[in-house]
Amino acid sequence: MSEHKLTISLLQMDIALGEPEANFAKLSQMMEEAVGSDPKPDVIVFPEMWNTGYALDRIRDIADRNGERTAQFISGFCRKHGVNVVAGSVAELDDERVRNTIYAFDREGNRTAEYSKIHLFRLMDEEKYLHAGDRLGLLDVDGVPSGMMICYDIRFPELTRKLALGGAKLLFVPAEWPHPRLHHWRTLLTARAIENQMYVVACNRVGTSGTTSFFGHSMVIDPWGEIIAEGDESERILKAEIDLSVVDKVRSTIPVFADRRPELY
Ligand SMILES: O=C(O)CCC(=O)C(=O)O
Repeated sequence: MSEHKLTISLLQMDIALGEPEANFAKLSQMMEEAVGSDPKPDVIVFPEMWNTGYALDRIRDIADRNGERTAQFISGFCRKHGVNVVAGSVAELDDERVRNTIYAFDREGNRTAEYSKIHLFRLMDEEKYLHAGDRLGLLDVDGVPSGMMICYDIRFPELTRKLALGGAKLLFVPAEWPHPRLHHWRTLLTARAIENQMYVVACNRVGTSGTTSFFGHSMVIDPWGEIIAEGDESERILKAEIDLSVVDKVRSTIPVFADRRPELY
């Protein structure tokens, strides 16, 4: 059982509604701060829809066309600093459709994976403006099989289980999860970690958009369900070291995956 550790920085940022310029500038500052810290992170994670926020009524005008601006912005940074980035999610427009998409980049700046949110959140009218993804989000981070999902997706345990069965030991969850559902956020993330015996790294935004306020509380949870880092409601960078050998230890202590009875359910 080899020890494999990763240091992860979560950029728990405020997001200016419908203002990509301001958001790119803010993110750039926070990314520089993250790589300037000691120890330098192996992976940096951003929140959901950090380029635009939920400016859905004008999302087609401000979404990133084919994710090109995001790729240009992040790729050079990864190469320069030798860091992996799970670039939260951005509103991204192809020829016709806007999707809520995570792009992931490796230390050489290659775009290695992408995932578009598959469960659109009706309470925030996402289904009226966004197009749902239709593929799972699996990726490799420095040799660690990992999964990606976005915000509301954590309410669907089948999705996390599928990623775990696909090999994921680490789950990234960018989010814009608002008050008053802090209890749901903490409980669901913790349950996903315990039932799948995996690390969960969830990066939520802070600040207010219109009447909706976002509580942060970004979290890193270990495969035993212990919260090893949790943010408060302020804009900040949260940092944690994870040890992937713990996944194997927990999975061999309580062999949930071997004990499943999928033929019955
Ligand atoms: O499920 C929830 O309570 C929040 C989900 C959400 O805000 C989102 O998916 O953007």
